[in-house]
Amino acid sequence: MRYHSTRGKVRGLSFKDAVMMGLADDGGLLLPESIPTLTPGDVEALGQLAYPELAFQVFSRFVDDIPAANLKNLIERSYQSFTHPEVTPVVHQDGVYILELFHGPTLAFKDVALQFLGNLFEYLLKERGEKMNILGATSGDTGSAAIYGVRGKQNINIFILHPHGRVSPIQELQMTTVTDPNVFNLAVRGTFDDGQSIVKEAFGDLEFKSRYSLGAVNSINWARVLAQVVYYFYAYGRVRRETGCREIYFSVPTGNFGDIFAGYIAKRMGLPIRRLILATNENNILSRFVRDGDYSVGQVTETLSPSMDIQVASNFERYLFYLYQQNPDRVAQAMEDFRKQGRLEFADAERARVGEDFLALTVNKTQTVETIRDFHAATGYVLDPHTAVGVKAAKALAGGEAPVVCLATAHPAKFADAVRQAIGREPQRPASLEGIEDRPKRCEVIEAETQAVKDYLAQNAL
Ligand SMILES: Cc1ncc(COP(=O)(O)O)c(C=O)c1O
Ligand SMILES: N[C@@H](CCOP(=O)(O)O)C(=O)O
Repeated sequence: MRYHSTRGKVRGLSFKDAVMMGLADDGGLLLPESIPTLTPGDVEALGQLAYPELAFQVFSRFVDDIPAANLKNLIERSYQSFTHPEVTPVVHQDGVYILELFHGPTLAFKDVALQFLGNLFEYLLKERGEKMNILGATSGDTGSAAIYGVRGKQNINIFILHPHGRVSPIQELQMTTVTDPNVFNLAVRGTFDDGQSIVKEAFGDLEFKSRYSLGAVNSINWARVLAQVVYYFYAYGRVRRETGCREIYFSVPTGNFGDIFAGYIAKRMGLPIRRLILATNENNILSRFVRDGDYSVGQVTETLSPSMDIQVASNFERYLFYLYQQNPDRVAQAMEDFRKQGRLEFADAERARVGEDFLALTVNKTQTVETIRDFHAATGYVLDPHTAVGVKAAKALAGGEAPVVCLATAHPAKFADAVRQAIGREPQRPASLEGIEDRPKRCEVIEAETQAVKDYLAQNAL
C-alpha cells in the first residue's frame, strides 16, 4: 500500500514513511492511494473477532511494510493498557447502542489510536536509529492521550499546545501532572484552532521540520485515523450478533472530523453504514455544511463539550479529496480559497453526495444538559457531554430501520461540571483520577505565535 497527499505533490510513500512524515510536505494530508474493499463475507468474519485480532486484520490491509509478527505485537501491547477486557465494549441503553471508547489510560477515545501510535513511533525510531520531537495541539483529550502514549519513552520528546483556560480542570491535570522529563505542556493564549494552525505552520517549515525531526500525533497522522477505523467494524459485529441487522447508523460527536472520517473510511471499505450522523455543539461549521452546504468559518464558542470547540476541522480536507472525485488540484485550490475567504461553496451534485453519507445536527448547551439528565433518569447511565451531543443527534435523526451506535468518546468524570449541572452530582471517578489534584504539575503559558512555539521547541528539543 502506498500513500499520497490530498494536494498531490507527495506520492508513493510507504506506511512507515507516511507515519513519520505526519503532515504531508506539500501541506496536505496523507491518504492511502486506494481503499481496500471487503466483501460482505469478510465484514461478517471480522465482526466475530476479538479486538486485537480485528485490529490486526484491518491494519494489515493498509500496512505492508511491518512484519506481521511485529505488527501483532505492537497491537497487543497497545490494548493491554485498557481496563476493559473487550477494549471498546458496546452496551445497549435506552434504545441506542453506546460504543464505550473511554477505557484507556486517559479515559477518552484518543487512547485507542495513541497507545498504538506511541508504541509504533518507538518501534520505528529504534529501527531507524532516529529521535523525534512530537509537536501536537489539543482541545483537551489528544494531549493527555499522546503524552501517556510516549511518556518516558527513549528518543522522543513531546510538546503539546492546549488552549489556556479552555479545557476542563481534569483534562488540564491529566496533561500537566505528567512531569516526565520528555513531556512539555504549553498553555497557549488562544483557541484550539490557533494551536492547530501553529502546528501546521511549524510542519510547513520543512527546514525546521527536518532539523528537529518533528512527529505528529494529531489526526494529521494517518495512523491515528487508521486505528480509529477498527472500532466501527467491532461495534457493527457486536450489534449484528445481537440484532441480526444488515445496516447500521453511527452517531459521532465531531470537532476535528477525524473520528467520523474513520467511519467514512470504514463505509468505503464496505461496512454497511446507512448514514454517519455528524453531531456538533454550537461550533457547527460541519453540521451547517452537511445540512445546508454552508461551510463558512465562525468564531470559536465555549461550550459544555470543550474538546469539540473547533471551527477549522483538519480532516475535512481528506473528505474533500473524495468529494472532489480525488482531484488533488481542486483540493489545493479549495484550501487556498478557504484560507483567504473563510468559506467554500458546493455544487448541488456535491451536496447530494454528502447527503448519501451523512446526516447532521447542532446540539446546544441546554440540549446537552437535558440529554445527560433524561438519559440518566431513564437508565442510570451517565453520559459525558460530548457523547450526549451524539446521543441527542442519534435520537433526532436515526430512522427505525437500522440500529444506531453512539460513539461514547470520553468518560463523564473528565467533565464533572457539565454532569453536575445535569444530574445534580458529579460522576464517579475512575481510580486513575484519584488524588490527581495533589500531584506535582509542570506547564508553561505561551503566546499564540508560531515563532514563540518554535523557539521553545528548539530550546528543549532532543
Ligand atoms: C471527547 C471528544 N469527543 C469528540 C471529539 C471530536 O472528535 P474529532 O475531533 O475526531 O471530530 C473530541 C476531539 O477530538 C473529543 O475529545
Ligand atoms: N478534540 C481533539 C482535537 C484534536 O483532534 P485530533 O483528533 O486531530 O488530535 C483533542 O482532544 O485534542
